[in-house]
Amino acid sequence: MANLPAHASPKLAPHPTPPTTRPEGLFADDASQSSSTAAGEQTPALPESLLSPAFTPPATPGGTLNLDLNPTQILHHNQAANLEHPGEHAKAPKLLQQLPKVECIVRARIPTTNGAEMFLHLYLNDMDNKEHLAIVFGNNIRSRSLDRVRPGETEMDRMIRGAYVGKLHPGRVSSWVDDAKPESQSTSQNVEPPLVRIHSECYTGETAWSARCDCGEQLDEAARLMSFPVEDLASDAPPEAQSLRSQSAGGVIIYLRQEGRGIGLGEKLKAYNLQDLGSDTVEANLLLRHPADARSYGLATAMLMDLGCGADVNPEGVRLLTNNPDKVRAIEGPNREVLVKERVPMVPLAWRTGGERGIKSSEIEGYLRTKISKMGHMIQ
Ligand SMILES: Nc1nc2c(ncn2[C@@H]2O[C@H](COP(=O)(O)OP(=O)(O)OP(=O)(O)O)[C@@H](O)[C@H]2O)c(=O)[nH]1
Repeated sequence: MANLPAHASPKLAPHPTPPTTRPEGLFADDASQSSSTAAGEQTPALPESLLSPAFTPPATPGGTLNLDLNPTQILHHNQAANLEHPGEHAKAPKLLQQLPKVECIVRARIPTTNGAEMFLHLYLNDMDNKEHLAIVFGNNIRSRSLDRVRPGETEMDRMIRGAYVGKLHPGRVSSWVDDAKPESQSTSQNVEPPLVRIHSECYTGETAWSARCDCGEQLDEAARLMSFPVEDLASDAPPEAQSLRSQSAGGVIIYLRQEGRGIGLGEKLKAYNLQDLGSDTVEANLLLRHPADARSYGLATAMLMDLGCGADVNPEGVRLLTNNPDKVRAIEGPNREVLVKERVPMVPLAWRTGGERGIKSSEIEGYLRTKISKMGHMIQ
């Protein structure tokens, strides 16, 4: 016990680090983007180019509708405005001219309920105060910012923040050498380009069992495709999964905290009420004076680069699991920092199984119909 570092002492309380606080020194080299607050704290200023439409929701607590007009009039009004100013409510995500800075501050192994293991990576960035995540399957994908040596840190510090190779076990002392299993690192020869999914947060679909959308199903399916080699796939696995080789390079789900296509949960719930009043998903957003899609993907591009999936070290590119054509271009970044070699479609389970499995609801049919007819999704 005498050799343990001070922070291993049970007498010491854990560091009081609120989850969204950036560690001291993070992005410190970016003095040009910082501004001082009255309290003297350094707060990175947001360059104009990084502002996504998600930063400008209407600040009208209690309702955003113009109550002088009824919803149908507002919809017509918005549609007319759209024609006058094309692009104002465009569904296409805003392409950032400059990528945000990201840093992975902690990673941990998560054994999952289906038997596969993944590594959850938590990121901070200089664009918002949210904890965006990367869910990494396989041993070949590592975060460069996590692995970087921090001044003054001990081996225990490194292992606690997840910057180790191999596996942790009681008594391990080196973050660099897994003495229990020296050759545990898998080779990366003959591997397919990694599967990537850029997933936007959906509390209702992923946690609250909502059958209005297929977000929960898509998250599960992405994890399943990245977890197992093709030999272990179920007999009803979709054709696209059959092309995955057992030498899979693993995969990454970038989990972005842009709930409700970037408008936030509260506004999405209002949109649900408008949908029950007869609007489709796009119309409901417009009625609430939001863009049809308020997301941006610069953070995802930056996180993929940090994970070694960028064109600088991975000229083979990635295979992107999506039906959304706008995402492909957006993920590639302003200067094609990430190459999308292939788009892998995500066909709803109900369509693949003739309705035997998957989501059954009248709402999901309208949701998918609107995605195809108004948002250009290619569900095939
Ligand atoms: N505003 C709004 N957002 C929704 C609604 N239903 C789901 N979402 C959000 O939509 C996001 C998922 O995006 P989708 O448009 O379903 O799919 P996508 O990410 O564009 O495309 P895929 O990669 O093919 O899944 C999540 O953030 C959900 O919270 C809705 O009715 N209104």
